[in-house]
Amino acid sequence: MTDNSLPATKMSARDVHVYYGATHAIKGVSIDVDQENVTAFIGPSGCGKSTFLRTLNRMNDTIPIARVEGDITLDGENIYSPAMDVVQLRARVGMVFQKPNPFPKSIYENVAYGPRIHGLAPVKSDMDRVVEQSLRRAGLWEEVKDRLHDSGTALSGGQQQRLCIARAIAVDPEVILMDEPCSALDPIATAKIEELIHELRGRYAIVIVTHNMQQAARVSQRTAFFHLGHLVEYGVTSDIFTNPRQERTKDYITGRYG
Ligand SMILES: Nc1ncnc2c1ncn2[C@@H]1O[C@H](COP(=O)(O)OP(=O)(O)OP(=O)(O)O)[C@@H](O)[C@H]1O
Repeated sequence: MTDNSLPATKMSARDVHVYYGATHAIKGVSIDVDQENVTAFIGPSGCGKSTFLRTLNRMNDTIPIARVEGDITLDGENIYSPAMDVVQLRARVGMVFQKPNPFPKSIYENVAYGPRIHGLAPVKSDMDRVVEQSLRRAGLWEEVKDRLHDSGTALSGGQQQRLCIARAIAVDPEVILMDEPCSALDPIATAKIEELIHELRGRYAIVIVTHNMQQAARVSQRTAFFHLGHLVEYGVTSDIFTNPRQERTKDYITGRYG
């Protein structure tokens, strides 16, 4: 895929609004998320990046006062349709959170949990293969292969985050949403996650929320700049950082506010 050809759209949002009670947190956002590219959401604190990210796999459903309006599709299918199975949706559109949150179970069980509840690997040998493949894809296998039955919570923060990525990968998702996945990690663990994002690009559509503009520039090919609930500008990452069209984007990336 070259940057000149039109990339395939994996998810589309049209005129999305999100309310928390009377707070209007997302105001008419429309965006296409590509299959082939990593998309970064940037913007100052409270601008709605995480809120919008959560609309993409209906995580806002878990917040009682949250209300979502507008259309969001996955491969053309409306994810807010009553016919959509939300458990299935969250397997197809996986999520990795700010703070690594492994289950208090073994490394093996952390990865096996999702495939087991989705009935993806009924035979033990199949499950062993899924666990190994997921840990390999998450760049963790070599570090944990001899201690698969140790607790996931005993790993370092960076390893825990890669375990959470392996857990998301294990159910064979199509999209992976990452909400500031490196904010609790040191620079070396952060570099490993960024490297991993490069390796996973193409296999999964990836959307990452980040506070760190250098990180957005390093890992993404598309960047969306949010401000006060609006999507101000969306485009090729290098253009957003070197030649933004909107004054508000320019002010943000040059550090005038944030
Ligand atoms: N669970 C919630 N209940 C009520 N209001 C919320 C909730 N979550 C977010 N908000 C509000 O919605 C707006 C957008 O918040 P959101 O966390 O999406 O922004 P953000 O850009 O991700 O911020 P940050 O970078 O600080 O994480 C803010 O005004 C916030 O206070």
